[in-house]
Amino acid sequence: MVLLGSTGSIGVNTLAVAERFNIRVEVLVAGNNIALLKEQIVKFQPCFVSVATKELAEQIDHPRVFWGEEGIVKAIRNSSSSIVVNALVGFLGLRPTIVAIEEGKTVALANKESLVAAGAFIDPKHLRPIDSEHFGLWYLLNGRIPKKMTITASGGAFRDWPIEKIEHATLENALKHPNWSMGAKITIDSATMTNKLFELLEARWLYGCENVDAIIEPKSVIHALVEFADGATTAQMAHPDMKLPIAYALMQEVNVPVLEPVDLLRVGSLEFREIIPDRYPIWAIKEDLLKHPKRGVVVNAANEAAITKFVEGRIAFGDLPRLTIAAYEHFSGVDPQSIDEVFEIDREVRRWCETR
Ligand SMILES: NC(=O)C1=CN([C@@H]2O[C@H](COP(=O)(O)OP(=O)(O)OC[C@H]3O[C@@H](n4cnc5c(N)ncnc54)[C@H](OP(=O)(O)O)[C@@H]3O)[C@@H](O)[C@H]2O)C=CC1
Ligand SMILES: CC(=O)[C@@H](O)[C@H](O)COP(=O)(O)O
Ligand SMILES: [Mn+2]
Repeated sequence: MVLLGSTGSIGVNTLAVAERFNIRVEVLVAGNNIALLKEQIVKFQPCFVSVATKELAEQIDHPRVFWGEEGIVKAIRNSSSSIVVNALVGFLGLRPTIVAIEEGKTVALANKESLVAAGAFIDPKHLRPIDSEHFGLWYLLNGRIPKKMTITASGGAFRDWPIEKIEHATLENALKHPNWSMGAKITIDSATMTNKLFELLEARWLYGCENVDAIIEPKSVIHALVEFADGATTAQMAHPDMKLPIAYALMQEVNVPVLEPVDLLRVGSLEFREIIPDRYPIWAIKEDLLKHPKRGVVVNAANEAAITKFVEGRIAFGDLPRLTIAAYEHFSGVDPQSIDEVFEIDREVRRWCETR
């Protein structure tokens, strides 16, 4: 396989699955974590490597090291593997998804921003979902037509905070996810509930079903539910661990234990809560966004720009949804007709957010 984002949370889990099932790793792509990448190179002996910059590439002792966005593209084009695991974070992951599909490869997709920004231009038949809820939906659907799909949210770092305190929550507060250990960006998206908004779009593009919604299940034991026309609802349950979705994305069929089964007596009770805009202001645009899913490119770009400002201490936590919603309203006429237009709109929205 080709692994993009090998040093991140999904990347490290993917390598654990590769090691357990003896899957060959042909390409390792990382950003700045050179120390970890060096260890991975020694262990997995990839044919090609790529890192964020030329300076970092010079620190790697390997005969075929590329760098930058072009380096990622070169590594994919040079590879002979049929599967590309895209575990890059953010809009950076979109071009590799497109290139991998152009090269006839299957994309095991963790990088949800690819679908949020450009789902209209990506044929899902080339994709296998790694995102836990979408893996759960796939597991439940099994080729059947759903009446309604529901995904669950943990509620994020501030689900039990007094609402008035959330406005000035710190980065450190936002990074305390209640159930999952993940990269910083998705953990912040979970705290604002933007992650779930993204996942509704992701579900819509992957499965073509417009009847999608989300509810809070604070234990993250149920990941997805599917309601069928006959009135039955099925639920996918598993401990919160990405190795199961990754193993399926890599192998399609898994008949050996990957996780401990869920012991319902130990789970004890399950609780469900509604996602309310008072606590999660981004939820106010959910209905409109689902009616206009191609505007995901605006929400994604504005959200990334806002997160950068928040991480750099230039805006408060409460400004994250405020800036994203302001951009969504400002760019309400957006309707990209091609993937090139998606890239142009992304740039324009980021420029606009920078002036705010
Ligand atoms: N973590 C999870 O459990 C889940 C994640 N996802 C999605 O999967 C994707 C990855 O998430 P996660 O693993 O948590 O994120 P991380 O931040 O942990 O990892 C991101 C990876 O991308 C690499 N990267 C960042 N910038 C560059 C660059 N310029 N060039 C090359 N590589 C780069 C990082 O390299 P380095 O660290 O070396 O700088 C790292 O390997 C996201 O889209 C997320 O939404 C979806 C569901 C669950
Ligand atoms: C593991 C995974 O798939 C994440 O997307 C997770 O769902 C994030 O947690 P939240 O449910 O808090 O958004
Ligand atoms: Mn998810």
